[in-house]
Amino acid sequence: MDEAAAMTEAAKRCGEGRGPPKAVVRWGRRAWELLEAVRRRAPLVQCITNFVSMDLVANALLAAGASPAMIHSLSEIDDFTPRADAILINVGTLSDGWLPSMRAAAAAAARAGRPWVLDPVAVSASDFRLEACLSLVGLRPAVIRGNPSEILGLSSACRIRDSKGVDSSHEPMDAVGAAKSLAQASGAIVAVSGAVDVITDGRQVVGAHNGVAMMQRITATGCAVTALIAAFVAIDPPNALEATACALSIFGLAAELGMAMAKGPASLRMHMIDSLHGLDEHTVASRVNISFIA
Ligand SMILES: Nc1ncnc2c1ncn2[C@@H]1O[C@H](COP(=O)(O)OP(=O)(O)O)[C@@H](O)[C@H]1O
Ligand SMILES: Cc1ncsc1CCOP(=O)(O)O
Ligand SMILES: [Mg+2]
Repeated sequence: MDEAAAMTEAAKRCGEGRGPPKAVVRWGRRAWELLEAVRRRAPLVQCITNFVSMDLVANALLAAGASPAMIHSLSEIDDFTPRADAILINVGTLSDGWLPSMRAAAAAAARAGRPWVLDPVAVSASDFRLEACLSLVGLRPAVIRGNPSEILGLSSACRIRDSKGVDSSHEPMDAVGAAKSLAQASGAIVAVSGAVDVITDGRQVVGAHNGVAMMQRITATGCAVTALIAAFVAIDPPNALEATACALSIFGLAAELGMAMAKGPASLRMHMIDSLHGLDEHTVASRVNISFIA
């Protein structure tokens, strides 16, 4: 659905009185405004993230124009976290030693009025991981982004049996209800990634339609897009729903452009970073594909 159709759809829904009026968002223009601001302001994003993802997370943030810092020591949280513009907490390679830092960073972010985002990687893998993620949700992330199985597990606060490690065994539309409940309970914007990313504040539901399936064959693409969400939310914290949807679409658009040059997942990883770095206003404004779903 192109932008004009999306706006017509949103306006029609308002006219039909289906729920409270939804903002009519010019998504392509909004996405460009946010990306341009990230390039101009270079938000400092503290990344407490897993070992697997550190390279792609840092390089995706740099390609978008943000400034990553992989600082996770408990001894540095009080000095550093208040200086960050946003904080990423990703539990991919969680261990006893890292959890105090994560909790301290989330609390320091709240005290400093900085947005922080949570990536609950493989939340159903263990009771330890589930309990850690639930305690982090209690520290009020601005955004939670996970794959459908992760959001289903976190929202239900129980380990879903058919979860498969870090990969999802469900589709985004399986997790829309769970995402809305989690958003209502936590106060966070919740994003469920997949073929169509679903983003909700617990009331409105937005779909981000950009991306290519091969992104799932590259490890840490989910981690990287959660970091990009942090950078975009740092630009406009009060409008975290829009910032989250735009970050997801921009990342997916970079992969669409990269796919045209790639021969497989390794070269897609390279080309999507280059494409993210080179995005221009016309491409973003014309190809970002976001719409209200409900
Ligand atoms: N089938 C798909 N088509 C297009 N984009 C996809 C698809 N699956 C995942 N993505 C994109 O790949 C990235 C990683 O998503 P996902 O694999 O769901 O997360 P995770 O890596 O945390 O499991 C996201 O930006 C998402 O939008
Ligand atoms: C494979 C793996 N194991 C622990 S973290 C990680 C990377 C997960 O990255 P993503 O959630 O983006 O696929
Ligand atoms: Mg993930």
